Amino acid sequence: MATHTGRLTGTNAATVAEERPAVRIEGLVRAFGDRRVLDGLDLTIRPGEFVALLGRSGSGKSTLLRALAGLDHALTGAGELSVPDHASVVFQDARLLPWKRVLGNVVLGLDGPDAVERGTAALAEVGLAGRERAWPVELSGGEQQRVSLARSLVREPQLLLADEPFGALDALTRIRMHALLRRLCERHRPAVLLVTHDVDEAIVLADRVAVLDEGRIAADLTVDLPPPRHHGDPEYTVLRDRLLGLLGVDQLDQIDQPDQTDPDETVR
Ligand SMILES: Nc1ncnc2c1ncn2[C@@H]1O[C@H](COP(=O)(O)OP(=O)(O)OP(=O)(O)O)[C@@H](O)[C@H]1O
Repeated sequence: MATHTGRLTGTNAATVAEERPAVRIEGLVRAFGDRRVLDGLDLTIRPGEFVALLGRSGSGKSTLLRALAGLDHALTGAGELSVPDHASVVFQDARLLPWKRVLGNVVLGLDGPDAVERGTAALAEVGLAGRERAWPVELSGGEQQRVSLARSLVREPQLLLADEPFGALDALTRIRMHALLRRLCERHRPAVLLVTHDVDEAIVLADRVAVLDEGRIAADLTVDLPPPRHHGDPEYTVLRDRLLGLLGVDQLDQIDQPDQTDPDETVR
């Protein structure tokens, strides 16, 4: 098989996007010095498919996302990378321009006479109708992240890349944001790659959960659970335990737990 060097290929024609995967990665290598963080990684995401990416800290999740977003300007390793022309990125921090009002942030760089109308509609979609003229500093963390989602979705991306977008939010806000993201994705149908540390977030949101380990996708599991997905469902628990196992959490548990076969160690 021929390999290309960090090649980015556009697939902007809608008809082509229907037939081809939205994202295709083959044999991707990214090294920092001697260390191959991505080591022959393969991954495919279909149009409209939601893939969550789990992996231990330092396994290369953000490195992969940056490569897909075109933010890795030093990407020179082997491999093939094909992404749509219209991709959008959401980070853990909303990265709003503090000197621009909320609507100004959403429509920044948008062309066309209807930009303000589209931006206003996008803000309404994320539950921020009426806050167009607020300054970013006047918004809560969750509200700022809603603006960041509106800024992405108003561009109707074929691919939405999200790097722990809810990692800095409190648990209740995160649950609300999960519901919002699901609604938005059902409506706009971008392909999604969500990097997260949160196994539950991955199961609740994704069609597939991929686990990155040793520079490759070590597991790629389809989440075939009907909504609402919740802990009470035995299949949910099975999948959760399996993912935690792949992330090495079961091994940690064994270290933390006393050895029940040793009477001296047994907790009474
Ligand atoms: N620009 C860089 N220069 C050198 N090493 C880097 C660079 N960027 C990332 N790395 C290294 O690559 C490895 C993977 O980093 P990356 O941020 O992709 O991991 P991650 O899976 O996203 O981690 P976390 O879950 O902790 O955010 C780490 O060991 C990191 O130190």
